[in-house]
Amino acid sequence: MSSYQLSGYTGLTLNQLQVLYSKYLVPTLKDKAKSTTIASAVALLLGYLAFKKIQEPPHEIRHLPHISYFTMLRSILQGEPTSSLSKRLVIPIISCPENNGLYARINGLGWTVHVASPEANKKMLMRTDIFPKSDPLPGTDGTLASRFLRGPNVLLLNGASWKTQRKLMNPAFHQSIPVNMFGGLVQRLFSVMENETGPINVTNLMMRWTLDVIGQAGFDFDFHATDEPENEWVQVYNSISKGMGKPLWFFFPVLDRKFLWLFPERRKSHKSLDRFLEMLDGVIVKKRKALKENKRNPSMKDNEKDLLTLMLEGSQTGGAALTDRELQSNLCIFFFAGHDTTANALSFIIYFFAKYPKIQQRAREEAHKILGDAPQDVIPTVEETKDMTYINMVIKETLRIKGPVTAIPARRAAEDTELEGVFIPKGTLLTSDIYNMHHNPKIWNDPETFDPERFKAGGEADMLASSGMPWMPFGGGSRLCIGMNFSLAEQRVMISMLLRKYTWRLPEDSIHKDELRTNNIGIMSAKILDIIFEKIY
Ligand code: HEM
Repeated sequence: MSSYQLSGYTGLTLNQLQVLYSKYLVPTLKDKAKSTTIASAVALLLGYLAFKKIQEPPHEIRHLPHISYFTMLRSILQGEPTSSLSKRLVIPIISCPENNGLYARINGLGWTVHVASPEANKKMLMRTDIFPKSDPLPGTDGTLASRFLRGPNVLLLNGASWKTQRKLMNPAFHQSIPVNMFGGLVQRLFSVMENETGPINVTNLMMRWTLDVIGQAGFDFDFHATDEPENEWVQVYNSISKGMGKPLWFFFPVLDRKFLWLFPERRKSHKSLDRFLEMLDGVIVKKRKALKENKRNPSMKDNEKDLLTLMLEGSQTGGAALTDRELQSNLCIFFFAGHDTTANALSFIIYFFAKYPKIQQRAREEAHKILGDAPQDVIPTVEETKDMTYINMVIKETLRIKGPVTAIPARRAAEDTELEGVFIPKGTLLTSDIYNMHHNPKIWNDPETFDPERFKAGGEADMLASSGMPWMPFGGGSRLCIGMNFSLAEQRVMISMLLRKYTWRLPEDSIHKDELRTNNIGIMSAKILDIIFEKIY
């Protein structure tokens, strides 16, 4: 607090004001009563200045419309859903005729400029030199989240080291569309669903299913989370993932480093992470050895190989290579970036199909047309997933209206610059506000309506594309999500197979009857989404 610059109000720092007050003012007051009155007045003034200082953005970005600190704080403490915050506070700002899609609000890292304009997002995401990524967890070395996320990986690096890694990984992600693996895991899911009676908690089931997918696709490891949710490795992973999501440790990182002895549960999470990292090390060493000894499976198609194998094979032919530490850190990132995101996207699609039975039926007809309507499971080929035009439109509209990533990790302006004619001083934190751009009535017609037709060829989305980046659930520019095609294929396989096997609906007493209710810290997820499934075959 004492280091706050109050130059916007007084030109003095709080420290200087305190020194003036205690050194010069108080000693001159002989009368005690007078002294108390003035002391109270000065204390009040200091309090007011400090309050104003927190309440408003720093003066460098005070020219932007903003949501005040305490309004945001109240919203966070009340657990206000993203959709409500958007309708209540953000859309009224950015839908004003004179607003250009930029506003400021407080985030985990501090005051941040939210960019909700297609043009400004395009500029920001294309100019990675001016808008590099900012460290999302400064000063948190040794904490659980930092140990898991803050290694030398493609999500967090900047500049030349990021470019080198991305170049090494692009071919692996380009090749990896393991439809047979996805399909085999959907069949595993079906056998679990067979044994369920009554509504199924889809939020939980999708989290388990995508964990199996990322384990197998990432490094050929089977968690068996779908069919054995209590098994050892699922517990290990859940202990890390749940541990990272708890806000207490984010706000008080020192507890996570120096006071672990007070928290047995937290110590367990750290031990789980030790085991998980050791397991990854072991897998990397084994894979390298197998590759050296040329122990390949000749019948395995390239698109079905796991990402670790593809990255190692790529480095054998391409010269540069990732170190073991870089591979380990990136595998962690594939879990972080690719697990909850796709799980929640799938839950949301299943919800919208349940809410709109006609859309569900039309999508099923497309699945029948492409995969046939014989009463048996059919795993689509890569080509067949590309023919799923209508299913793809539903996936895209779901990602518009409820994209799991509501805002990208923060950038920090490396120099004085501008966006949409608005001055952005060096050092400013910025983010692409995906959710609010997708819900801005100045950009999308009737944005609260779920309408896959927006994404038909030549439809609204195509018309908007020339304006910059109006639809960006996977980010954009050179840092576009590297797992986008992987995730879209994963969704198409799962959804087309599910549509052929089941019809589904919301229970009468569903908490989501009127509107999808979501949790709002981090990745957006549905609150327990129970769905009633009925078998077709
Ligand atoms: C519905 C699913 C997904 C969504 C909505 C999503 C969203 C995003 C977004 C918005 C970004 C951009 C972040 C930024 O600009 O800072 C991103 C980056 C990234 N995503 Fe995804 N993602 C999904 C699935 C996946 C999957 C399945 C993987 C991996 C298997 C993955 C791996 C990554 C990585 C490594 C990056 C960093 C890329 C870079 O900075 O070069 N994502 N994702």
